[in-house]
Amino acid sequence: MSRPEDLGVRAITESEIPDWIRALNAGFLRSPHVSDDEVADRSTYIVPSRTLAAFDDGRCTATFRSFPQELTAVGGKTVPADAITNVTVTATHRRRGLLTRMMALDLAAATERGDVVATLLAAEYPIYGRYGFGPATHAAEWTIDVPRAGLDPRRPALDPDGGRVDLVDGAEVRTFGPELHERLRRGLPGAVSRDDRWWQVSTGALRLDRTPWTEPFYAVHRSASGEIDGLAVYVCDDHWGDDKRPQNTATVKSLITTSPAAERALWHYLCSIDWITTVKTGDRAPDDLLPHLLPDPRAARLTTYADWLWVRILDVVRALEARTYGAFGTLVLEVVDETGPAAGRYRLEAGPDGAACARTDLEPHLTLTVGDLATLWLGDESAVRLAALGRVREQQEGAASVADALLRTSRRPWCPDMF
Ligand SMILES: CC(=O)SCCNC(=O)CCNC(=O)[C@H](O)C(C)(C)COP(=O)(O)OP(=O)(O)OC[C@H]1O[C@@H](n2cnc3c(N)ncnc32)[C@H](O)[C@@H]1OP(=O)(O)O
Repeated sequence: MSRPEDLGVRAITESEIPDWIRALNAGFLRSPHVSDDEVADRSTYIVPSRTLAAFDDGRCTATFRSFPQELTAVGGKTVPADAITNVTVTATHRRRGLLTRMMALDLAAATERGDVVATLLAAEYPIYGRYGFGPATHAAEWTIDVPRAGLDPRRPALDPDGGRVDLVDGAEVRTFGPELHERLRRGLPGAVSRDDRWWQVSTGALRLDRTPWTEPFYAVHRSASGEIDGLAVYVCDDHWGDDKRPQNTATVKSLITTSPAAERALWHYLCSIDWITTVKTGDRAPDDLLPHLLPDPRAARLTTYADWLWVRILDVVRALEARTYGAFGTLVLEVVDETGPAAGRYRLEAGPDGAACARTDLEPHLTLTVGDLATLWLGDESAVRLAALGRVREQQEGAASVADALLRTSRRPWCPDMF
C-alpha cells in the first residue's frame, strides 16, 4: 500500500468516471457494481474538473464532487455557492488525510472562482467543523397520529380560503414545479437552487436503475385566484390491522408552498385521506407551522431534529453584505479561520435594507470562528447562546445581544433539499 503522501489527489479525467463511481458506491456501502446505465447517467452531470479523487496503484480510493449552486440569504438575495457532495474515502484508506486534501483543493478553487460560501449536508456531525463549516439550518420530522389530530372527517380537505387540491401526474409537475420552487426559494433563507435534472429524477422522467422507481402521488394546491401555490409529493403503504381496521401511512417526500393557506390546505388534505392513520412529514423547517395547523398539535410527535445544511463562508464581506438585518447597528467581528481565507477583522454597518462591510483595524466587539459565523449568518442561532457555550467571545459587554438583534430572524431558515 502506498504512503499517504504518495496518494495523489487530483481532478479525474472522463475515462476515470466508471472507476470513480465504483469507489463512490463502495464508500457509501452500496454495491460497488457499476452498470453501463449508471455511467451513462452520471456522465451527464459529472464535470471532471470539479470531481476529485485519490488513486492508489491506479485504483480510485477517494471521491469528492462539487457543483455550482445558489443559496438564499436573509432578505432574499442569493449568493453563489460551491455545493459539495459525494464525499467518500474507501474504508481501507481512511484517516490518512485524503478528505483533508480534497477539501483544501476544492475550497481553494471555490475561493479563486469567487464563490461566497461552500455548502454541504454532513453525513456525520464531527466531520466538517474542522474545515470551517458550521451548521446553518436544521430540519425536523414529525409523525402525525391522524385520528388524534382532531380534524373534522366530514369535511375532508375543505379550504376555507376558496382554494382547491387536485392530484396531478409527474409530467404536469414538470410544467409548474420549477417556477413554484423558484418563487419559494427567493423568499426562503437557506433554500438552494434546483436544476432541471432534479425535476426529471424526482418525477420519474429520468429513471436510475440503482433506485427502483415508484410513482408517488402529487397533490397540487391552487389558490382561489387559480395560482398554483403548493405541491405535496407523497407515497402510501398498504397495511391493515388484524381487526380489519386500516393502518396505512402516508410518507411525505416533499411539500413546498408559497402561502400559509396552501400549507394548511395540503396538510389538512394529507390528514383527511380515508385509510391513512399516520402521516410522516419528511424533513421540515424546525419551526414549521404544521403542529399548529392541527386542532390537537400533540398529534404531531417530533421524531427527528438535527442539523441540516452546513455552510462554510469563504468571503465574509460579500456574505454579510448579501443579507438584510433586524435593526440598524454596527458590529466589529474578529473572525478566526485556521484553514481558509476568511480570517480577519470586519466592520459591519447593518440595517433592514442591507449592509456595508469592510476589513478594519478597529477593536472587535465579538470574536468567533468562521464556522460559528456561518451558524449565525442565516439567523438560525443566537450569539448570546454561543457566548454562553464559550464559542463566541464578547470583547465588549452586550455585543452578543447586539449581534442577535441584527442577525436573528423571526422565522428560522430552512433548506428543503437534499444534495
Ligand atoms: C457531503 C457528503 O458527501 S457527506 C458524506 C461523507 N462520507 C461518509 O460519511 C462516507 C463514510 N466515511 C468516509 O468515507 C470517510 O471516513 C470520510 C470521508 C468521512 C473521512 O475521510 P478521511 O480521509 O478518513 O478523513 P481525514 O483522514 O482527512 O480526516 C481528517 C480528520 O477528520 C477526522 N474525521 C474524519 N472522518 C470522521 C468521522 N466520520 N468522525 C469523526 N472524525 C472524523 C479524522 O479523525 C481526522 O482528524 P485529525 O485531523 O484530528 O486526525
